[in-house]
Amino acid sequence: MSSQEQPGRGEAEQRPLKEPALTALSLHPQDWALFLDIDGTLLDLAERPEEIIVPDYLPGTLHALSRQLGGALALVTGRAIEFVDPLFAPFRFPVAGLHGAERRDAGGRLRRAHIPPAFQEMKQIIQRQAMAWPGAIVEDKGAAVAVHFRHAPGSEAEIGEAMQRHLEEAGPDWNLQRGKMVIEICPAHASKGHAVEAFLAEAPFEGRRPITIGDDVTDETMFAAANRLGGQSVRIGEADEKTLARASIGSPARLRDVLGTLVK
Ligand SMILES: O=P(O)(O)OC[C@H]1O[C@H](O[C@H]2O[C@H](CO)[C@@H](O)[C@H](O)[C@H]2O)[C@H](O)[C@@H](O)[C@@H]1O
Repeated sequence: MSSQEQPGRGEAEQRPLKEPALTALSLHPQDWALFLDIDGTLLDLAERPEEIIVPDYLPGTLHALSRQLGGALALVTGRAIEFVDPLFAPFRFPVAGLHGAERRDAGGRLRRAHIPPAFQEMKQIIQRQAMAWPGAIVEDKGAAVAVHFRHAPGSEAEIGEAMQRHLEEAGPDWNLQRGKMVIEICPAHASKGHAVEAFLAEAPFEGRRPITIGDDVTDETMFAAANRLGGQSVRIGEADEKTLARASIGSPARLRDVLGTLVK
């Protein structure tokens, strides 16, 4: 899950890497907190969830940036926290996983989501159902379960209907969350926006303005939080009138280049 890709090579090397949304952070790092989504934002999307590639330099870049920000850098992701840590080893960052349903703060305190027995049973049923959806991938994330249809596009509607039925049986504590070629059931009480607010209530994030960077519908709640709190919201990809993000950066590679230039 790592590669030898070098930062600052190619197109980005020939152009100054000035991104208005992040200029303020480089000038006054003590005023800002950085919240980063992972898939499609820090990392390029891959064909399968386990095939993502982490460029070798990236953990070090994030660690250096975190130090500049006095530790006020957190990862906010749909992944489970236990999946995230090995990606950025040897560093461990504050992280919100499962779209905010679990969170490890800057002091290392972990709040996990409860997994009721009925949810365990539901995940097993979904695993069995998926045999009827060739190419679909079921990702068991503990207190959430995702069905990826990137390689089963013809089964999208059927998967969606099955997940909707499971949601209705599971009750109001659960939510149906759509993402890029994926649909999942996760705890209803959580959102990435709430996770950002929870970090901002604690040291070393407290008193800073948030910069939230993401690429997907689940990132919209943290864009809304950043906008409300006088921060910056940045969407990776093409500008899109449906997003609440007020700025955009073209691709994960471009974002990695920009983050690299912010490290002093
Ligand atoms: O909040 P994120 O960090 O962006 O995580 C969102 C989901 O990312 C993963 O799925 C997505 O990325 C895969 C690998 O690039 C891709 O194959 C898939 O189609 C995407 O939906 C992850 O597997 C999910 O658990 C996350 O919720």
